[in-house]
Amino acid sequence: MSDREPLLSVDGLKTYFHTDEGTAYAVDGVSFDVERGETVAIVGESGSGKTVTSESITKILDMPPGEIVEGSITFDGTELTTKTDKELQKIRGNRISHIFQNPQNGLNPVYKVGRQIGETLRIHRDDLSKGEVRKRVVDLLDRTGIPEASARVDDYPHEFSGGMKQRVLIAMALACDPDLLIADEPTTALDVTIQAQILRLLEDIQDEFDMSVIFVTHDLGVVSEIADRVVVMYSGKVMEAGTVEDVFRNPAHPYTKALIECLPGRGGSMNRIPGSLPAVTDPPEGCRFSPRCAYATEDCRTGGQPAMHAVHSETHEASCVYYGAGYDEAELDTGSADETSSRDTMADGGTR
Ligand SMILES: Nc1ncnc2c1ncn2[C@@H]1O[C@H](COP(=O)(O)OP(=O)(O)OP(=O)(O)O)[C@@H](O)[C@H]1O
Ligand code: NI
Repeated sequence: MSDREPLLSVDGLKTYFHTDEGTAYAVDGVSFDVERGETVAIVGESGSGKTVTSESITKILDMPPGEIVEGSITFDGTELTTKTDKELQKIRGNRISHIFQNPQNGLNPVYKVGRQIGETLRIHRDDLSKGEVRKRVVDLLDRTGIPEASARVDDYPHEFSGGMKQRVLIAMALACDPDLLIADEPTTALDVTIQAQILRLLEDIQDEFDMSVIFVTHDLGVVSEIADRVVVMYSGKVMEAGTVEDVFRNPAHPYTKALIECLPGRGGSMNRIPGSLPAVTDPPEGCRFSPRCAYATEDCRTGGQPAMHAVHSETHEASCVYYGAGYDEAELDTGSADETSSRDTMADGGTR
């Protein structure tokens, strides 16, 4: 594979759940790339489909009820969506690993942590001797900032604090030197000082291990610290994507603008976006954000999700009609919905 190819390419991914309440359109046509060595943050409010997107990559979702109904996921040149579970087992924990929000659930209380980390190595690296595995486990614990690693390998999970458990899980995820680490809200369950330490650790190990990272979070605040690029999701769709600089300096989609407004210290009057996500089983027509968008016009409420339009730079795009032909994006900066909705015969103040 040429190094110019993205490491991961998600293209038109649709992952639905077949439930008693009907089909849940959790991920509904999501595309993004992850370059080698890059950190991509997937952000969006709770329920927007971030976890389902990231868990579709290695198919660690419950299937059924989940199903990848459309789209492709290419990793290092190979299609993942058509792989069998057995084939994916060779990739999971080896070339692609996950870390999750709650470190409690990731460790088995009855086994020593060293053994649990070593297990991953024994599965994927059967060429290593027992001694080599132990040496590598100590080294991993040491590199993830566990003091006195050579003594701690023989401790049980309950002997570790929450932050230290997360370090153990990070060590486990790194054991086989993965190309891609998927971190889903890895700091949310930890207290604030520990959160900062874990974020710093993730940054350091990314350089050291030269891997790509997908960082899933609903907290836009941490994104600017850790990510190179941001994918903003809403209701199973990508609203905007760009470099951290693009998205923070020049947010394009009204949804992203609203999210940034909500950040503490941004001077926004609100700390939540008014309204709530549409039902996952009954998404609105047109732009998924249109029912909550103060700028929504008739065009926004009909058809499908608007195409991704380029915004100012090659690296920046948004799924919003205001960046397409016949619209003036400057209208999004007026701060008043009334002017913009004058063209809209169905203007209803953005609610419905
Ligand atoms: N097993 C399942 N069965 C039915 N619906 C599901 C299932 N798993 C997820 N969903 C639905 O898919 C949608 C997207 O969920 P997802 O967990 O990806 O959101 P998220 O963006 O990760 O949110 P959060 O920030 O709360 O973690 C939600 O509406 C959720 O209810
Ligand atoms: Ni999630």
